[in-house]
Amino acid sequence: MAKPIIIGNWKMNGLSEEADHIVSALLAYAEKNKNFAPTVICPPFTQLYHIQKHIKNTPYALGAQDCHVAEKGAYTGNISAAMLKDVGAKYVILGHSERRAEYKESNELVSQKTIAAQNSGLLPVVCIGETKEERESNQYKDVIANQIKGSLPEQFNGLVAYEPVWAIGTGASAKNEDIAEVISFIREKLVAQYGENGKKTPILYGGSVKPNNVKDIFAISELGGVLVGGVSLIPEDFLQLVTIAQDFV
Ligand SMILES: O=C(CO)COP(=O)(O)O
Repeated sequence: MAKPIIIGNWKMNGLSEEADHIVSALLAYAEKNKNFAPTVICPPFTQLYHIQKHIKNTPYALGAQDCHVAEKGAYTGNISAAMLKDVGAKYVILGHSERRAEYKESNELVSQKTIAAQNSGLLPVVCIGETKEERESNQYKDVIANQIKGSLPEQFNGLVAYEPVWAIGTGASAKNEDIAEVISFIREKLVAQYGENGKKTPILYGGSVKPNNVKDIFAISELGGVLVGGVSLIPEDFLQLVTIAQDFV
């Protein structure tokens, strides 16, 4: 396996001053450490262009947090995958549980966005994961199976992020055995859906990942990396994750 990938999802955070502070710390790290684990930052749309100018030709890659299904047109307030590609993004997070909840994004819509992202040359990071109620009523495998079937298009070239909703932003990540169980379940489903290609899709975990739990999380079999929220805004902590990822191959 390759080194785990670390993707920082800033969510709706990062005014200019904060963004500059984080990016300066990342750049200082990259000056001292060459060839570290793949690291992606996904700031809000408003910072993409500015940040790309700073991280160009560094080991960091840029990602966005959503895109529209259409390439362009009369969609006031929206951003297309082509626009993200145009400002230098390589990745786009799609179907995050916060969007699924707030905007009622369906699996079908997430699948269409995934196709749009792929058509524009972006790597989609498709988020799936069950709610607390779905876990407690033991429905989580059905929910995850449905999300995989419905949110991933017929041809899929991207990453899958397992983010149990109940572990996001709570400070308490899921237990390692629970993560491990779901990661191998997702792998089974991907292989059933895509054959050989399904073996290659990186599967990430997200939900209260921190410097003090990431080592155990990286050790989970088949885990391709982590999707990090809160800690991605604290450069010292985020960079600790990057350093710890170095030890894994
Ligand atoms: O939602 C997440 C990343 O997309 C996880 O957020 P936290 O790391 O803050 O729990």
